[in-house]
This record gives sequence, C-alpha cells and structure tokens, in this order.
Amino acid sequence: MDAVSLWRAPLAESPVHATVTLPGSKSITNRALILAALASGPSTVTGALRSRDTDLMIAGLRSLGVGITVVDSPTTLRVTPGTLHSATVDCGLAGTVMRFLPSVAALADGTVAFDGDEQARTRPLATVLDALRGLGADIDGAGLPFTVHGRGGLRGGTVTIDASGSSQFVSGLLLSAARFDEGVTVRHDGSSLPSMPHIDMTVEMLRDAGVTVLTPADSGEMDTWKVLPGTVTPVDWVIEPDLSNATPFLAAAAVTGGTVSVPLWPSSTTQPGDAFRGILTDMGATVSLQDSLLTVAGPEKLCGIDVDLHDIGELTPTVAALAALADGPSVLRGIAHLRGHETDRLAALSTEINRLGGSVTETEDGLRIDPAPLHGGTWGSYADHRMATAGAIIGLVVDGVDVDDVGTTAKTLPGFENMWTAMLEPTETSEPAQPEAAEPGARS
Ligand SMILES: O=C(O)C1=C[C@@H](OP(=O)(O)O)[C@@H](O)[C@H](O)C1
Ligand SMILES: C=C(OP(=O)(O)O)C(=O)O
Repeated sequence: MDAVSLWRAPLAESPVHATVTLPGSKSITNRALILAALASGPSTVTGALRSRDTDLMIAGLRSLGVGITVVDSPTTLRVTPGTLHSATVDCGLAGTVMRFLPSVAALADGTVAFDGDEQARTRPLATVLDALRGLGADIDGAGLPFTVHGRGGLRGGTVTIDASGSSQFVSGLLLSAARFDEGVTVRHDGSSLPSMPHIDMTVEMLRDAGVTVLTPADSGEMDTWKVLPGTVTPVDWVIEPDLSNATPFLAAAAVTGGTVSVPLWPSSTTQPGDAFRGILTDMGATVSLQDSLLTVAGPEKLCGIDVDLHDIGELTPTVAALAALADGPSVLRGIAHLRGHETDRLAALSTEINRLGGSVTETEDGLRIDPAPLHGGTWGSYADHRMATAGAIIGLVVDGVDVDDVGTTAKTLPGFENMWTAMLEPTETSEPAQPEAAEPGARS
C-alpha cells in the first residue's frame, strides 16, 4: 500500500451528533436511467446520484445514442431516447453497468464493446451473457472485455439461469425485456437467489413505467419472472436517498454512543438499506423514524448479532465493522456471493479486521467475528467503496486507522471524506449550549 494514498480516519473525541443528508440511490438511479433510455419519450430523473457508477451508466447510454442532459443541477437529468447504435462502454467496477447494459446493447444496431477495470474482469458475468445468447443475442466473450453484436432488436423468450451469484443477472434481463420481441421469462435454477429486494426494486420500477411483470407471487411459479413485450412509458423519476450509503453514518452514532439523523428516509422502499434499522436495534441502538427523519442513538455497549444478510449483502461491510466493535460474538450468514462483489468481501473484511487485532474467521457462507481489542494500523480498501467506509467506522473509535485509497468511495459517494469530517464537527446538539458566564454582581 502506498503511504501517499493513506487517509487517517478521524477519531471521534466525543459521541457523534449530526444530521447527514445523503445523495440519491445508486441502484435506483441506474435503473431509472435505463428505463428512461428505453422509454417511448423523454423522461426526467430528479435527485440522481452523480458518482463513478452512475456517471459510467450515463456515459455508456450516451455512447449508445441516448441523449442525457443536465437540467439546472447535475442531479437533474433529462433523458431523451434515441436510436441505439454501436458504442464502447466502460463498466469501471460497476455491477449495475456490466450486468444491466448488455441487454440494452443487444437492442442496438451495431457492435458494442464493453470493458472495465482490471479488477472487474473477475466479477461473475458469464451467466447474463449466456442468457442473452439463449435469447438470440450475438456476443463474443464470457466476461469483461466482451462484445455484443447488436442487430437492432432481440427475439427474447424463455431462459433458465443460475443467479445464485448475483441478483443483477435477473434484473439485467428484466430491465430491457419489454423491448424484446417476445419479452422474457427468466427462471432461476440453483441455490438461493441473493438480494431479493433489488429484484423487487426492478419489478416495482418496471411497473411504474407501465411494463407488465409477473413475479413468482403472481404466477405461482417459483423463482420465475416474466416481462411482457410492450411500451416503456416515460416517467419523471424522483430518486430516494441512498440508504446503503447512509449506513456508515448511522453506524457512527452506534459506535460512539451519539445520535445521527438522516432526513428524507422513505416510509416504504425496496432499498436493502432500510433493513439496517432492525440490525441496529438488535445490536442495542435506539432507532426512530418520525416525519421522514431517521434517528439512531447509540447504546453504551454494542451487542454482537447473529444475522442472515443474504437479502441485504450490500450492508455487510458496515455490519462487520460494527460487529468488530461489539461486546459479544457475531455471525454474519448467507453471504457467500460477496466473494464476487467489488472484491472478495469476506476475505477482505477478515484480513483487514484481523490486521487491526480483531478475531474474524471466514465461514463457508459468511463471517464469524469475536470481540477483541483493536489497535491502529493500515486498512486496505481493495478498490471497494464499502471497505473504505467500514475502515472509517472502526477508525472513529480505534486510534490510528489509516484507510488506503479512501477516494474509492467515489464509486457511489464522492466527497465521502468531507461528509465524514463534517459529521464530526461539533454542532449545537453535540455541545449543549453553556449558560453565559454571569458578570460579577449581575442579576438574572
Ligand atoms: O441490483 C442492484 O442494484 C444491486 C444488487 C446487489 O447485487 P448482488 O445481488 O450481486 O449482491 C447489490 O449488492 C448491489 O450493490 C446492487
Ligand atoms: C456490490 C455492490 O456494487 P455493484 O453494483 O458494483 O455490484 C455494492 O455497491 O455494494
């Protein structure tokens, strides 16, 4: 690790008291952009996240022929569908770009070349490319880099895939399917499907755009989703704040015994980050949601937790950081698929927590984290935004944690370090106003 790229995570000198406003959700922004690109007319996306992952989606769609312009502020985008043509797409390390755009590319009239970061080349991808071949697409390659030879349309039809490695394989096929000649029926056959709320998000947003989707609950067919061919209606999308990105800030309250609030928390959402409320409560924090303001008050001592994160794997790095600081043992289950995330998150979390003196063992499907006194040291990020934020959480209460490559947080939260530092600045709530010293002899 290069000393120049190390960021000393700020130590909280006292309980953190702050209100933190989060930018838009990565997952909702990138779905909205795709649906807007495939719609029958222009759409507006308000409150869009602008980060590496969403800017890569914007660039990829523009390259394919979609008009995307900024209106008033960078987070308000006007999306004008165009004739899809040959393009080059840089996926960076974004799962949503590498798994969602190949189906769009199959609709293009021309060759679409995909590549991404070196580290992205090992992320699982063949499932979605094979599935598209089965639906009539002409694709060279089984992972990044690969090329889609678009023919201006796609037959579609029925395909069976093993999506146990990523829910994004299913979402990626469903999102474009209304524009396939026959729509799509996707059957999952394999061990259990992770991140179901993200599939629900896909279904909900497709329906918002007027697309007919049949879920297992509608058809009674287990693990089967069907999208009928039809028009994607333009929608003025308003993006919810990113609740997964809210979790490190809320965790700051939990580990310092402080209070952190996040405004604009949706009353109902498909974002997995909403489940963090229950996790915090189980670990001893007090959580309240009033008038869209989520407030977390940290406990004196954080309890360990035994939790299945299969549906909400994205939250694992934050939960692991909390568990490393908890009083009792924790077991995080159901997350074998995290080995194919930005990095192998199970290996990365155990290596980095153990490097600071922790006691973490990898299990077949997760992590066991036992209490141990932690000390300062270097925290590797592995180009993983959520690894970097996990290091920042631990650094709040462990002196001398140096997070490598904190800039990698720009994947979904550019300016994270500034937000983190601002959160630690004393506010009126954090420092109760002292009564003014009375002038000698003055009367009140
Ligand atoms: O569809 C999405 O927007 C996402 C789905 C999940 O992927 P996996 O199912 O691969 O975990 C999640 O972890 C990722 O951050 C975003
Ligand atoms: C797994 C994640 O990202 P991606 O969309 O790149 O899969 C994540 O953000 O935690």
